[in-house]
Amino acid sequence: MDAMMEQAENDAYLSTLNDLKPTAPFSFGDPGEIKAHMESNAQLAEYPTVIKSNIGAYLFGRFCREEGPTCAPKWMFLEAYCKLVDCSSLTASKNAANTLLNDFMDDSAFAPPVTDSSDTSIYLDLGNVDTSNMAAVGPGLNPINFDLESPLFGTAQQSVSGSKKKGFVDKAPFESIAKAVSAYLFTNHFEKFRKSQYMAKYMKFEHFFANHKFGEEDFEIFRVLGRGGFGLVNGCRCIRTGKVYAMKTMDKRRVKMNRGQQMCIYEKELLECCNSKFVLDLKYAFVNDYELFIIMDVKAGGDLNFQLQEQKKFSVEMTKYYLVRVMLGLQDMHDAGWIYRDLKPENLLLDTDGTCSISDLGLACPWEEGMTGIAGTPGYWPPEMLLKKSYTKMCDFWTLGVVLVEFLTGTCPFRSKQALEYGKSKGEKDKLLCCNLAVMEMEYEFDESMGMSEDAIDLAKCLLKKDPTERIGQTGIEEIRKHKFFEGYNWEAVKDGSMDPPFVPDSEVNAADSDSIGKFKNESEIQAIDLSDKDHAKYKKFVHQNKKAFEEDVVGLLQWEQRQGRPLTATPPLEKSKTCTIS
Ligand SMILES: Nc1ncnc2c1ncn2[C@@H]1O[C@H](COP(=O)(O)OP(=O)(O)OP(=O)(O)O)[C@@H](O)[C@H]1O
Repeated sequence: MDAMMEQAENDAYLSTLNDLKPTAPFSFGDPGEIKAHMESNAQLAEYPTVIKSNIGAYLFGRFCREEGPTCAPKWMFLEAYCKLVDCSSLTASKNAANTLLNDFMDDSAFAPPVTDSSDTSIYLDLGNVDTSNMAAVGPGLNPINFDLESPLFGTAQQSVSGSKKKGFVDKAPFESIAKAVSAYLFTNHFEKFRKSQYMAKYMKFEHFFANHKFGEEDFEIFRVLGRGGFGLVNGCRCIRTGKVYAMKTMDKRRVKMNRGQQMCIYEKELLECCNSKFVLDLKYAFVNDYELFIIMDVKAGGDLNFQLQEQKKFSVEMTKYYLVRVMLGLQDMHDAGWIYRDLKPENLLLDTDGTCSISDLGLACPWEEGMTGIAGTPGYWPPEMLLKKSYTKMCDFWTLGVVLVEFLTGTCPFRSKQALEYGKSKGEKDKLLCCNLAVMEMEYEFDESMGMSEDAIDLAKCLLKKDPTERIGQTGIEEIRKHKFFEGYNWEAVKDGSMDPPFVPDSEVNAADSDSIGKFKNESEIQAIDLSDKDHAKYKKFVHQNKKAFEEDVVGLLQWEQRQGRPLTATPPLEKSKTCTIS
């Protein structure tokens, strides 16, 4: 491809990454059908369902803000409370709880109420909280306007102010207030919302998602980002929401030729069920006559192999950060009953913010007692696999050791000069067999010139134990976490995302150019392969539509439209697509 074309493709991809650019409107279908859909799924229009849905909550929130001061702060309080509930670390909880205190319950909130109402009929008990003692007070005392002397509020107030003195407040004291605030919003404002354009919009999206089968035509394709065993990975954009994703395309004939059907099915299944912040998330999956498609988050920072080549080796700080994220991802997979089997820098993808995620689950599979068979990449295979013994999740901890050494030294220990020389000294000539022999027999020697600390070397040795029953991690990542190498490390901050990644990649394409990614060599051989009905039937369940992802994208779109000053009911004038399609 000529340089100008390449540049045009890169520009189109980068500018789309940084801004939403929907290029097709939502076609919502017949209002009668939408109404019928909502009537036959009555729970969709009920308050708890509406506020649990991302789109519903967003639209109800916008409605509440428009309703003015009796309503808006209450909804904002609930939003802030939900943030507190979502926190997964102590530090994040502290910050969220203090935001609640400072923004909604400042000192004036602890003053006595001006008026006292005994009208309790307006409250509904949505959860298991008894709201019968709650009563509304006049506005102006505290932003959420509740009776500060009622026993319910009083208890919460006491524990809130008690823990405030200690410097930390958790979510428990706020829970009862939140439920009562929610009940208040339902009783006083939901009926009006139901009749508003906001509800109409919510219903349209509900109906759209339930009836739309996502396929290739929903996405525009950008430049190629990488090449996998069965096809290319491209940047793509969902035409209606403008959200950018990565599209992995796998040619069914290439898959058949390489007997990879089960691998592709497993990859989709694990992506679907793993639900880990540290593993790529599946957004959509679909098939056509010749291809399988996986739509996932785009990770535009390049893979860690690419970065390792650029930087030669990683700092201790970077190594710890990446390893911790990998371990948390592995734990989520292991907990779901799967083993990964293909840990290597190339499969760890960086996002533009510097976080990394585990990708390429093509070799992952559900673990079974007595499992054997080689899967993975030369140099990363654990000894038990090469020795044809049965293996367990401990094989992933072997590769964790390999990756630890590779990050800190820049070289994969069993693809190194040391490994090759070991193989040669045993009379082996073939490079791959030399590496395999080193994995099975050689005690890797760490010397000072490698620049690894004593703790790092010790952890590597514990992970690279040839006998998997002696390897660190028997009881899970907790055991590895306690190793001296991680002493004092803030795992919680990595978990909840409050730690700043130690390295942020350039905001460039961070992928090789299209020519280097290259084309498949045996194209004519592939074209000659026939696909039978049985072959197609294997992919009957290769379908996935991630509702949460759809809802997040729609909320992103609605926020974007609002920023552009477009009213909720308007059909946005869409940008003409400037997409480059890969031929
Ligand atoms: N979500 C993504 N965002 C950005 N780039 C990606 C993404 N997924 C994959 N890539 C790029 O595409 C390449 C191939 O993808 P992947 O490793 O998933 O394919 P594969 O067929 O499983 O490959 P392999 O043959 O190495 O097992 C990756 O090395 C990476 O460079």
